[in-house]
Amino acid sequence: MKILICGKGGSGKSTIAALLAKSMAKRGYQVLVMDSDESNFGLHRQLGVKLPEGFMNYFGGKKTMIERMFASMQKGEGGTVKIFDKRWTFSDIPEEYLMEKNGIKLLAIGKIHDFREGCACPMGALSREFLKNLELEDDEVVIVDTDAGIEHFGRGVEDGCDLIIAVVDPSYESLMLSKKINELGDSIEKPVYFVLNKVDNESKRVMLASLEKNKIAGIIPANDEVFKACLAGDELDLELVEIEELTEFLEGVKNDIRAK
Ligand SMILES: Nc1ncnc2c1ncn2[C@@H]1O[C@H](COP(=O)(O)OP(=O)(O)OP(=O)(O)O)[C@@H](O)[C@H]1O
Repeated sequence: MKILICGKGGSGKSTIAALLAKSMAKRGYQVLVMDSDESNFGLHRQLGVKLPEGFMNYFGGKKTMIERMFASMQKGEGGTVKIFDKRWTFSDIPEEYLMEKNGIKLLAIGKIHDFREGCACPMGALSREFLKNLELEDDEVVIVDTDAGIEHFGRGVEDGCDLIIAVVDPSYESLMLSKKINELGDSIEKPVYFVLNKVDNESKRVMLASLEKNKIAGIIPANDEVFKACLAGDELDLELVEIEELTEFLEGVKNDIRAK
């Protein structure tokens, strides 16, 4: 199953991705976390590993990809670039682009490192094509951490995923964005679920009143240990009952998808 995690900036996408990856790995899944957020440098720390070399470099780097995209536009092919010649499995991913710990592999598409190095469109194209081309065994899970907002929908990254999780924090902007994500998910026939994050009782009540109940996959409270670990840049080495409940919910969704 390929799970894409999105939401407003700072809502907790990387935190939920890391905690979910750890929970799924403990249950015996082979987990690949795909970091497609070109501007957040926290996810690898939350997983307790170093940032791997950007996968974009395997395909010649960002500059090469931009040139190929321009060439395709000039030929009237809409900027689409054929990146993969065959279907890939986990074992096709070159090891030098992975960091691994406790059954979790981290793949980073690439980061913005330098002033004026160009836009993140090639990262979006590679993320989209990689997800579409990747074939999974039943015990394999991909968790995609995306950049803030909905630009990745514009780049079609969701095309290759099985379900979308919108992380919603207690703010009006986040609630509004989650509705837009829901609409976008509907338009491409991908199931969208909400994970309410950083909530207390009062914010939970307000948020539940404005979201579709049957789409709530999990409710994660504001947690002091999570906050402190994130602030220190430490690994998120803690088990939360609410994350276990989220994992169980997603296992149910996985079984439903498989049964179809
Ligand atoms: N459940 C939680 N309890 C307490 N603090 C949290 C929780 N989830 C996230 N945070 C806090 O929110 C901050 C932002 O989280 P995170 O980096 O996961 O968000 P993000 O949506 O991935 O951010 P970005 O949009 O920059 O990629 C964390 O550094 C942490 O301080």
